[in-house]
Amino acid sequence: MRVHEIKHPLVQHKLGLMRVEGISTKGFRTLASEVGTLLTYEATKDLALEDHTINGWAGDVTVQRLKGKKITIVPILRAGLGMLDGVMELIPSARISVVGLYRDEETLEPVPYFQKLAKNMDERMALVVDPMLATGGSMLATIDMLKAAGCQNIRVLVLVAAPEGLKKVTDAHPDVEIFTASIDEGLNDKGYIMPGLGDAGDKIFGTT
Ligand SMILES: O=P(O)(O)OC[C@H]1O[C@H](OP(=O)(O)OP(=O)(O)O)[C@H](O)[C@@H]1O
Ligand SMILES: O=c1cc[nH]c(=O)[nH]1
Ligand SMILES: [Mg+2]
Repeated sequence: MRVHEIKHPLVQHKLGLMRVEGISTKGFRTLASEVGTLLTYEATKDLALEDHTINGWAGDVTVQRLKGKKITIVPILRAGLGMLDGVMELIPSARISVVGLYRDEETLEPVPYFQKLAKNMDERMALVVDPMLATGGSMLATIDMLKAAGCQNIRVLVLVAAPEGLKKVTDAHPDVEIFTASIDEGLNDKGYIMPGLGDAGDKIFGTT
């Protein structure tokens, strides 16, 4: 299964609070981060572990640790930054790879403006974070960028996704796993997700 709609009660409750008209910037930020944490928990359930012997309080003990190079979190500017702290709560030593893209509001096409990726992308799992997956153009461009850098293990965390965008991303990249708090009804004529959250970037940055 490539698209996971997380039905956990805490996720659904918090997402419901985010949809309330007139929510404060602080309230929206806090909830975006908290849902980011919960989606991270779900998206990392099957990470590979390896045995590792440490010097414990009563002598040697074999424990487990995450296998492989450190995960890289990939926030898509700007709005992805609103989930970053929440993801880092659970993966505090992750490397951060920043991708800057905005969606041209006339054409709805993604316009790239920044890219600074971690080293050794071919050896890392990437966790891409953005609150909104609408037409899917921004996510598609980001995944293309990560794959061009050699990344082969990509998971996506979004608060809300539109079916149209999910289809576009999964058709182009069937290997990518997507975790979302909600698959909403669809896009309106301006490319906004309905019922959605409105403009997530503006709500996180207080720029309405
Ligand atoms: O699926 P798409 O149709 O590409 O739309 C989704 C993108 O739009 C929003 O960003 P926006 O372009 O508003 O930039 P911002 O985060 O700087 O506000 C959102 O955070 C996604 O990145
Ligand atoms: O509904 C949408 C679509 C794109 N970007 C947003 O912030 N919200
Ligand atoms: Mg925006």
